[in-house]
Amino acid sequence: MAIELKEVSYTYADRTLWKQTALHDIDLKIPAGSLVGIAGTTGSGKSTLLQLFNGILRPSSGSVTVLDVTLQAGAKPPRLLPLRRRVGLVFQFPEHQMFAETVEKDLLFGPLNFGMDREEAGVRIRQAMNDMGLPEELLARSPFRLSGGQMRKAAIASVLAADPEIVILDEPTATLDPVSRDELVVLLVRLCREQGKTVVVVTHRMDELLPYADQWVLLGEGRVRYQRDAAGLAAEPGILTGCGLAVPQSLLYWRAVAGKLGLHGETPRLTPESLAALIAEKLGRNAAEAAGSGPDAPAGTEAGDE
Ligand SMILES: Nc1ncnc2c1ncn2[C@@H]1O[C@H](COP(=O)(O)OP(=O)(O)OP(=O)(O)O)[C@@H](O)[C@H]1O
Repeated sequence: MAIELKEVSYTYADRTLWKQTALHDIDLKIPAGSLVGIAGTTGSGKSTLLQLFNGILRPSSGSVTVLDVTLQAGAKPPRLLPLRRRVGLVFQFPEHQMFAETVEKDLLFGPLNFGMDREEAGVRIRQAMNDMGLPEELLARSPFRLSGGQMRKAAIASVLAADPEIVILDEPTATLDPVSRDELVVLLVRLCREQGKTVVVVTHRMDELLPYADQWVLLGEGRVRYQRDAAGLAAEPGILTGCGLAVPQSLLYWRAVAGKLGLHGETPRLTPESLAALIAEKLGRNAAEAAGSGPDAPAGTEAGDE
């Protein structure tokens, strides 16, 4: 497992006696090399959960194991720097992440801090800028003079530059234009499928990731309410509405087509192309069957026999 939580609760406490338990009794396993989406209504605990995954927060009770490091409530914490190198977290608000005078210094900070030499770090930050579709000229600019979308892309690039094994992103497509959103999803799928990284994404836009995510973790009021793949969500869309979430359009289309064609047990086709291909295939087959030459046609009937 890349990430495993056992009976984890997390309570925020400040100097007044005010306390807020954001997560309750979480049991969760995220397999290495998987692409996992996390969804839930506002305040359900998504960002808190992500911060437990790289040790920014430590559990108030229970244990969090990430790769080979365990954070146990009440126990002496292990050294976290090696874990931070292996687990990259892109924050919900990029302005909380960027801090240096220039984009270049910001992007170099992680790789150099984690022990990469300057030359390799220079190559990696340029590769990460390129992966995020950002021109190199922006390296000289202050991160706070970038547009909202550019700043978010730079924040993602700064995490990718350190080449983490686990990439965690909190609402990464917010403030991106539609083309950049699609490009980012393609990049995340590539990181997972081609480079074997574990990718965990909190998103309000389930449709973007639905065709690619291996699992969805649905949070409600600080608890894991359900963990399902797309087929599980297609079979029981009511669990989404029960968690206060809209049923993604692609699932609605799939259910409508599957209902008409009697395909409820099949793997959902969640991209327009795969759904169109399936409809074309079924229509072709049905047309052939109607003409009497389909695979189930009774013996002796030929196309055109009436
Ligand atoms: N620093 C903090 N101090 C106290 N309470 C906090 C703090 N951060 C979050 N909370 C509380 O913890 C709960 C979960 O918050 P969290 O930000 O994890 O939810 P979320 O699902 O990410 O929400 P959103 O979708 O709005 O980002 C909320 O009730 C929130 O008010």
